[in-house]
Amino acid sequence: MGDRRPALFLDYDGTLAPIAASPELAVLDESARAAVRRLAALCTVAFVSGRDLDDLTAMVGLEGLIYAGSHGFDMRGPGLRTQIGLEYLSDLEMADGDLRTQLADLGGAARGVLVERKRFAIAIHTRQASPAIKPAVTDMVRALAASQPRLRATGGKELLELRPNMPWDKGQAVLALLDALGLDEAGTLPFYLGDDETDEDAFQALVGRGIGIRVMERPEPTAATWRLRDPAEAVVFLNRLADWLADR
Ligand SMILES: O=P(O)(O)OC[C@H]1O[C@H](O[C@H]2O[C@H](CO)[C@@H](O)[C@H](O)[C@H]2O)[C@H](O)[C@@H](O)[C@@H]1O
Repeated sequence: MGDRRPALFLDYDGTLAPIAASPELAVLDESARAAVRRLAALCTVAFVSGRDLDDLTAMVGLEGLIYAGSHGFDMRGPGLRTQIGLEYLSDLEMADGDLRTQLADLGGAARGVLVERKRFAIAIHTRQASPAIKPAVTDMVRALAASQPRLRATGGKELLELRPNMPWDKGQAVLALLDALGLDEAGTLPFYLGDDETDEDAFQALVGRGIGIRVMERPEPTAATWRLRDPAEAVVFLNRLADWLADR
C-alpha cells in the first residue's frame, strides 16, 4: 500500500448482507455495520449498489457515508449529489407499465415474480417464482429491452434488470467518485468488494489502479484480484483493514 490511503467501495447484497428470499429481508448484521462504522472513521467509505438510493441508505443506516444507488445512476454523500440518466425516467415508467401488464397476463403462473421499482432501474426478481416460469420471464424482459432501445437488460442473482441504455455502470461510478472526491492515483488505493456480475464492471475499472475483491464461495472467472468466501469473511477483512489503519 505504501503511502497511499485506502478508499473503500462496498457492494451491499451478497457482499455484506447475505442473500435472502426477498430484498427487504436482506438486512445488515450489526457486526458488519460496526466494521463499516469503524472504517468510515479511518478512510473514505462508499456503498455502490444496485438498490435504490433511499433503500440502500436505509438498509445500511450509517450517516456521513457516500451512497451510490441504482448501480451508480443516483449518488449522494457529504457535499455530493449526482444523478445520471434523468432523461430515461419516462422510458422506465413506460417499461414498468408494460412489464406489469405482461406479468398479469401470465396469471397465477407468475406467482412469486417480484417487480422492484427503483428510480433508475426496474428489477424483476425470480427467486421465489416456480422454475417452470423463469425462462418465460427472462424472455419477456429481454424482449421488452429489445423493443425499447433506450433501455437495456442486465442480470444478477435470480434477477433481471431494466436500466438506461447508456455507458454508465458501477465501474464508471467508482471512477467518477474517485475523481469527485479528489482521490488521485498517487495518494489513494481503492478497494472494491462485490459479489455479482454487475460488480465486474467495477473490478475491471480498477485493474492497475486498485484492488478488487470478489465475494464468492467457489472461484469463478473474475477481474477481481482477491476472493473472500462470504459476507462473514468480508466483515473479518474489513475489521483487519480497520485494525491495520488504526495502527498505522
Ligand atoms: O449491487 P447489490 O447491492 O449487490 O444489489 C444487487 C441487487 O440486490 C438485490 O437483489 C439481490 O438480493 C436479494 C436479497 O438478498 C435477493 O432476494 C435477490 O435474488 C438478489 O438478486 C436488490 O433487491 C436489487 O435491487 C439489486 O439490484
